[in-house]
Amino acid sequence: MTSSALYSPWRPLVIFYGICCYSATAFLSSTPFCPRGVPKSIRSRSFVSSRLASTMTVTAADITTAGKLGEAETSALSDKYKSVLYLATDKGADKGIEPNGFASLRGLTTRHLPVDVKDGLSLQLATDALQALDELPAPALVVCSSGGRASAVQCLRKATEEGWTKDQTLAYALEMKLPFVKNPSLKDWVLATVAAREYRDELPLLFRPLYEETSWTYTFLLGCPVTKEAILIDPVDLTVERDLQVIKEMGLTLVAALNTHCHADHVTGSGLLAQKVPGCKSMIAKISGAKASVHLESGDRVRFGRRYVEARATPGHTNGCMTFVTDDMKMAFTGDALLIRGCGRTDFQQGSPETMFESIWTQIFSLPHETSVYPGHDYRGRLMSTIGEEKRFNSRLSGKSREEFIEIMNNLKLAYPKKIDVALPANLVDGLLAS
Ligand SMILES: N[C@@H](CCC(=O)N[C@@H](CSS)C(=O)NCC(=O)O)C(=O)O
Repeated sequence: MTSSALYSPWRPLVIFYGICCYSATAFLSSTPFCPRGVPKSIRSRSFVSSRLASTMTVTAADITTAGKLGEAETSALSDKYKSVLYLATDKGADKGIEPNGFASLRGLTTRHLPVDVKDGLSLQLATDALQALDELPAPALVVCSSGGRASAVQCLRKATEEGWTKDQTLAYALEMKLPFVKNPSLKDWVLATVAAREYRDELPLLFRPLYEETSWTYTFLLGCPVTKEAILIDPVDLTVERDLQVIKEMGLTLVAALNTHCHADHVTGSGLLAQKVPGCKSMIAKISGAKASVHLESGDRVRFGRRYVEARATPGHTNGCMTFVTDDMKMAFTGDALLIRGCGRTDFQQGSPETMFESIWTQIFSLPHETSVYPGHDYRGRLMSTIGEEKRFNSRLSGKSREEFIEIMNNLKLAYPKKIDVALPANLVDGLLAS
C-alpha cells in the first residue's frame, strides 16, 4: 500500500461511510421486533427469531431456548454464544443432554441447573436461574429437552428486566407462543415468581385464620393493607358475629364472603354477612347451583383493594369446588379439595375421585412448592401446609397413580357428616334457611 493511499484526501469520507454502514446494520439488528397485539410497554427489545435445527428454536438475541444439542449444532452455536445454561435433570427425556459435553469442548462456559418440573419448581430455583444468567457470559444459550423449561427461564429473565406484572408476562408468553405456557406447572412457576417480585415492596397482606370448632371449619380473613377492604373465605353461620368483631377491630371493610363450595357439614355465613354488611357480596361457583349475590367461574378474580384472589375450579369433592389463590400465589385456600395429608371425600354431592385427582394435580400441585396451603378443615389440629409438603407426604396422593388414588377414595368408609340434612338445603339458599 502506497503512502498516497494511506493519506488519501478521501480517507475521512471512506471512514464516515464505513461508520454509517456499521451503525445502520447494528441499528437494524437491534430494532425491536414488535409482535402484533403485545402492548408497546412489553414488546421485546431484542427479539429475533430464526430456526437453527428441528430441535432448536432461537427466541431471543441473548437467551436461546433449545432442545438436544449434537456436536454439529454446538459447533454452529459456539460462534454465536459464549455460554450454555443446562436445565437438564438426569431423568427421562433429558438423558442425552450433556451438561459438560460438546459446549465445554468448544470453549463455551457451561452451568448446570437441574429443573425438575414435576417436583422441583420453587421461587428459589427461579432466583438461581436468574442469577446464573446474570453471571454467565452473554449471549447465553439455555438448553432443555423440549424448550419448555428453557422458554420459562427466558420469559422470567425478560419479565424481570422489563419489570412486568404477571398479566404483562402472560400476554408476552402467549403472544410469543412460548412452549412453557402449555405446561400448567411451568406457567404457575413463572407467574408466581413474577408476582412475588411484583408485590415484594408492598405491605404484607392482612391475614387472620379463624376457626369454628363444632364442624372443625377454617374461615380466612384477607385484607388489603392499603385500602383496608377485606374478604372472608368460608364463613360459618355460628361465628358470623365473632368474624364481624375481628373485622371491626382491624378497621376493615368486608366486600365479599366467599364459599369454596356448597358445604355439607356446616351452614355458611355468607348470606348473613351479605345481609348485615352494606356492600358485601356472597359468592360461590355458578356450577354449584346454590344461591349467592355473585356466581363465580374458573379464572374469576375477586378483588379487595389492591389485592385479589383467583378462583380456580377444583371439582371432585363437589362439582362446584373452587380453590382461591392469592395474586402473588403465596397462599392457596383449597376448601375440601386438598386437605393436609388428605383430601375431601368424593362419595356424595357429585363427588368423583377421577375428577379430584385431575383437579389436584393440574390446579393445585402445579403451584410452586412454597405456596402455603390452607384447607377448609383439619381433624387433627393442623393449621396449614405447603404444596411441597403435600406433594411429598400426602398419603393419598404422593407417589400414587390415578388408579391407586381412586381405590383409596372408594374405600374411605367415612360416616356422613352429622349436619348434612340441615346444611345442604340451607347452603343451596346461601345459608339463610337456618337463620
Ligand atoms: N365428622 C364430620 C365430617 C367429616 C367429613 O366427612 N369431612 C369431609 C369434609 S366436610 S363434608 C371430608 O371430606 N373428609 C375427608 C376425610 O378424609 O376426612 C362431621 O360430622 O361433620
